[in-house]
Parts: sequence; structure tokens; C-alpha cells
Amino acid sequence: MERIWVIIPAGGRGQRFGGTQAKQYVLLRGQPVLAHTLNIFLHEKRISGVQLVLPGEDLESGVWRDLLSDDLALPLAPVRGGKQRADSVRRGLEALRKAGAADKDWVLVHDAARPCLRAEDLGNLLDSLRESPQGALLGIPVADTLKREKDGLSLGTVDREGLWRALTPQAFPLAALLAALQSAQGAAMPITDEASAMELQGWRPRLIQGHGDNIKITLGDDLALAAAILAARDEEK
Ligand SMILES: Nc1ccn([C@@H]2O[C@H](COP(=O)(O)OP(=O)(O)OP(=O)(O)O)[C@@H](O)[C@H]2O)c(=O)n1
Ligand SMILES: C[C@](O)(CO)[C@H](O)COP(=O)(O)O
Repeated sequence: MERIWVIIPAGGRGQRFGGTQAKQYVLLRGQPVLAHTLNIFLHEKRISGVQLVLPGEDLESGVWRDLLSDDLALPLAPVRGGKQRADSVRRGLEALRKAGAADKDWVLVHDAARPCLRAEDLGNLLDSLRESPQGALLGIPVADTLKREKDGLSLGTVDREGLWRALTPQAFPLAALLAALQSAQGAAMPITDEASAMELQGWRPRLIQGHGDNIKITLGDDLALAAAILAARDEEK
């Protein structure tokens, strides 16, 4: 039976977020964003290991060690990220292979900047793998009207029929994903998620509907939104 691994790309600098600290380290309800995200996976029994990918300079300085409390012991040593997110994911895959992961093992890639992932959505994605030979990812149908913008003006409306927003985690077999990312290097189209690299290879991954509160902390305002989401969840408990 294939094992299931997780890669958490946390190698970005959060330029759109602003501030003096990379967004994966800022405090969210008293814990770094990264700790919230790691916690989701470290408590899922079906996952064999979590491979963290960090900015090179943070790996050297060890700043991340102070951020993660002892109960977040990472079984796999973090590795250095790359220039783009896809480069960081590729390095995470190479590290998993070195750590003994098999070519056909599943790898879930989940943004460190998405700390509000619901355990139920992770569970649904994991449950779907047995009937998703071409991989699977969480997503949500587009609910807004979409405009194409140029110079601050609307050039027209994009038909949203059949359009989904891709979320994470995105799950693919290790060797196939690594090969697809290697092959996509230098592709004309920017590779901003794992599924786009696999689609270039002709794969048709399954879309599993998740929740819109699986937000990616991108802009400064997103931190308060994430805090409100987690606070509302605590209220529901
Ligand atoms: N070279 C990179 C770029 C991004 N990421 C990670 O990929 C996730 C999604 O990327 P994004 O939201 O774009 O993060 P940043 O690149 O940090 O943001 P920005 O583009 O605003 O700098 C984040 O967890 C980020 O840390 C990464 O591991 N390596
Ligand atoms: C992977 C992703 O979160 C799916 O929506 C998104 O593509 C990441 O984009 P970013 O520009 O690297 O944040």
C-alpha cells in the first residue's frame, strides 16, 4: 500500500503580505501561521511524514526552530526552498525521495500560508485517492462574476461556467509529480500549482470540493480573516 507524505512549501518571502516578517512566521491567535498549518497534518494518522521547505537563509539561521514548539517535532529535516514555489516543491520531492519515499507513494502539497484547512476537507481528499489514479486536489467552484482587467478597466466578462478555484492540498504520486515539475521548468505558462504541471503531462486530476474558508494568507488583511475563521471554529466546538 502506498504511503502518504506531505510537503509544506514555506519558502516564500510574503512580498504581497508586507511587514517585516515572512507571513508564514507571523503570529495567528498566538501561534505562527506555519505552526497552525503543520498541526493539521501532524495529527492525521494516515500521513507518514511532513517535509517542510523553508527559505534558505532561515534554514541557516535556524529561526524556524524558535517558532515551532517541541510538540511539533518534525520527523524530516526541513530543506531549502527555491526561487519559485514550484522549485521549492521540487526540492521537497527530492528530499522525500532521499528519505526513502517510493515513486508510487502519494505526496500532498499544501501551502504553509493556508492555516485554515479543515480536517474534514483533508480527510475527503485522502479518501478520494483510491479512486483518483490521476491525482486529486481541493477546489471550489467560482461564485463571482469574473472580469478581464487592463489598465483598471474591464475589458469584458469571463464565462465562469465550469471554472473552479484551485486550493491545496494537491495530491499526486511522487515520481510523476517530480518528473512533471522538472519537465515544466521553463514552460511558457507559469506553474503556480502542482495540478498545472501534471495537466501539461495530460493528467486529469479529480477536483474535490472544499470550503472557501481554506484561505491563502496573501495580503495583509488576510491575517485578520484567518483569525476570524479560526475563532469561529473554536466557538463551534
Ligand atoms: N519560492 C517560494 C514561493 C512560495 N512558497 C510557498 O508557497 C506558498 C504559496 O505561495 P505565496 O502565497 O505566493 O507565498 P509568497 O511567495 O511568500 O508570497 P508573495 O508572492 O507575496 O511573495 C506559501 O506558503 C509560500 O511560502 C515557497 O515555498 N517557495
Ligand atoms: C497553489 C495555490 O495556492 C493554488 O491556488 C496557488 O496557485 C499559489 O499561488 P501563489 O501565487 O504561489 O500564492
